[in-house]
Amino acid sequence: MKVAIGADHGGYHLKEEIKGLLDELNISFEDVGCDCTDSVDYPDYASPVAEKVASGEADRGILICGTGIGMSIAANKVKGIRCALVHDLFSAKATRAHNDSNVLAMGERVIGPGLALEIAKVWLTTDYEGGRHANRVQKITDLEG
Ligand SMILES: O=C(CO)[C@H](O)[C@H](O)[C@H](O)COP(=O)(O)O
Repeated sequence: MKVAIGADHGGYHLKEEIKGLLDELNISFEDVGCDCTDSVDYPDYASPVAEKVASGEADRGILICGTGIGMSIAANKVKGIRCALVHDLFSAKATRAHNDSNVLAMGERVIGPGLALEIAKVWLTTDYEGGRHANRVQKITDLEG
């Protein structure tokens, strides 16, 4: 699996921690930035991550900002992206199993790094169940026109 990861200034520190987790899990990744806590605009980082996942260059994406909200709104504008904003373990598992989410968004200003890393690990290691969920995910795709 290859992961594309990005953050704005509000998510920079958590992005760096998640890169450590990806190394631990032997998951290759591409970091699209940002590279420090200087103020930047989150769509500039949501876009390359979402485009890499949509094109197949990356299998999954992880986006961090202060709340995760701006990143998730921006990523979900890209065709083929199912970005889930997650701040609890139940949702992390459910959105992979049920929604086949391909991008995870979190807010560094919302949860601590311990929980965020657990969420990322569960999200990265939970498989999509398909079955009754497949028709529902297809209906999401159909909304893209
Ligand atoms: O959460 C965010 C977008 O949904 C961003 O990461 C920022 O934290 C938020 O927009 C606040 O921006 P600020 O310039 O750091 O005050």
